[in-house]
Amino acid sequence: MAQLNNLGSWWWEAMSSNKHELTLAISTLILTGLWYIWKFSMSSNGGPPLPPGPRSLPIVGYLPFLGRDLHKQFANMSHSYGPIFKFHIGGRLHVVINTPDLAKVVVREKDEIFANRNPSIAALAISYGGQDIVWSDNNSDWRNLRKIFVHEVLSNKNLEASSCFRRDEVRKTIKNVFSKIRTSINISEIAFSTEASVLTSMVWGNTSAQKIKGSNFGSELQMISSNIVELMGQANVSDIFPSLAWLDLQGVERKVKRELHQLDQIFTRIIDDRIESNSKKSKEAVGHEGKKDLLQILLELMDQKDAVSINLTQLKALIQIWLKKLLCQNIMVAGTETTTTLIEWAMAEIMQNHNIMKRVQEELEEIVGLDNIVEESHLPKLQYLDATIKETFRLHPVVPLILPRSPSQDCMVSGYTIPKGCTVFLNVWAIHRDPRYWDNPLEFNPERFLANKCDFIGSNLNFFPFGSGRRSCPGVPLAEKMQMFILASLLHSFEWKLPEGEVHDLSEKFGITLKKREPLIAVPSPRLPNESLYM
Ligand code: HEM
Repeated sequence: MAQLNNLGSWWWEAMSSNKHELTLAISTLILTGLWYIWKFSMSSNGGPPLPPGPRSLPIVGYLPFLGRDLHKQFANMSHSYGPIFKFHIGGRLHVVINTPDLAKVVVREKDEIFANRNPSIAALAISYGGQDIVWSDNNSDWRNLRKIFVHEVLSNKNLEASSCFRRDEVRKTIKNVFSKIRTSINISEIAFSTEASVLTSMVWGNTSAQKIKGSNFGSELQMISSNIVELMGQANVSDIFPSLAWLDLQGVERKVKRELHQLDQIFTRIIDDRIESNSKKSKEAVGHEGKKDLLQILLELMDQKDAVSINLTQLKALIQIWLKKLLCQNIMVAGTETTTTLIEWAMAEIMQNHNIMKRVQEELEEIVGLDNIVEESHLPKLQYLDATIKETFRLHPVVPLILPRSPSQDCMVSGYTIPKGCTVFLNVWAIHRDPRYWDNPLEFNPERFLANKCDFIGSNLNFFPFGSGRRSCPGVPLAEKMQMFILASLLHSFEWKLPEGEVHDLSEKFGITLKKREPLIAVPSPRLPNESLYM
């Protein structure tokens, strides 16, 4: 998906801005095109066919026909070509799957085969050559990283022990909103800074997090994160015609590396500081409080393995590599952009539907009370809010085409050949709006999730906003807590209105994440009778 966004105009823009390289680029393209034509004519002899799909032009394939909103276009194409179809871009084969039954084949029955990603050039650049959890192939490094992430960083014990970080940050946000009462507030900005502060504390511990926050960290990180996500969603000629990648015609790779360098500088500063400020001290703190930040977890793992045989410089280098691999996208970028996007959509839908707002607030009054503040212990009892969040995920899946999967060998789906190395998209946006699986699918109706207890791990493939199978999102337990906690606190403490003269707008902006096209700006007024509850 990353390489397919906004395809309509990019090609000519890229060419006209780089005239010197145009001749070279076109000759390389023609040769590549001829090679692919030859390759496909050889491979189409015998064996089950490829899935159906539209006719393509020579060399560029289906590229000139792809529009801006690929999730919608793919849903429409499935009406003509069926639940599984293919198209070519340049010489590359893409397959799109649009029904739960076929998604099940990919993420359950053939999960092991479909566990590679096929990262774009931008994704490769941000993940140190595809070495992080998100973009790595299904190999032993990926398994190790994912194991640390799931069993250590996001273990029940660690999540439980870090609840104080979440409470502190959510309280600070409520206080901050209270200080701006009756003024216009950008919902995405407050959600982002809360989420980023929680993740920072979980990763670096409270002490380092305090230092970083003092240095404008939140806004710096939000800027870098959204630049990265934007660049990853941008169409890149280098992805479509790999033989042109060395020219980096649009400069996408260069720009991603620039962002990565900035992230690197921030992380290097903090990691150096933490390692040198005596790891022993934090070990004692761990003993007292039972909570570990990511650095502590890694230091202990190193201790158990090979720390005996390495010196401080080597230890530092090792930890830097691990931290950066884990951090760059996997915690800070993957964790912040996604949760923030969901919170913004949920607030927009709730504000547009007065009855839903009323029911959410009645539930909060009953479970929390107006003379109290929301605590994490209240969250499991907020069933209507939970249903509202699920309904938001259904209509506005944050990652509309999941992340691309790629088979590690030729295989069959629904009687069609899916060749090794092609890119497979699961159109969760289309499945979540398909009238065959959902009554009145375009209506925002949380009630449907009160009756139908869908979970977030994709047990039922009519609803899988976090993916499913071995590459599914490992951040679910943290995302669930954070999105509930932030939304419950904002809706319990304040009434929300649009600024005077503004109208509700739910238009989408397609990319690797499906954002609101226009940011949600809202005006809060206090709901709680006792002002001290805001302090
Ligand atoms: C609203 C919140 C979130 C949504 C909608 C979301 C969605 C997704 C999706 C769709 C995938 C791909 C799944 C697949 O291929 O089957 C994914 C992967 C991933 N997510 Fe999330 N995510 C969210 C929050 C988080 C958080 C909070 C973290 C970390 C703290 C996180 C870390 C990751 C990582 C590391 C992967 C890659 C997993 C792998 O490839 O093995 N996500 N996420």
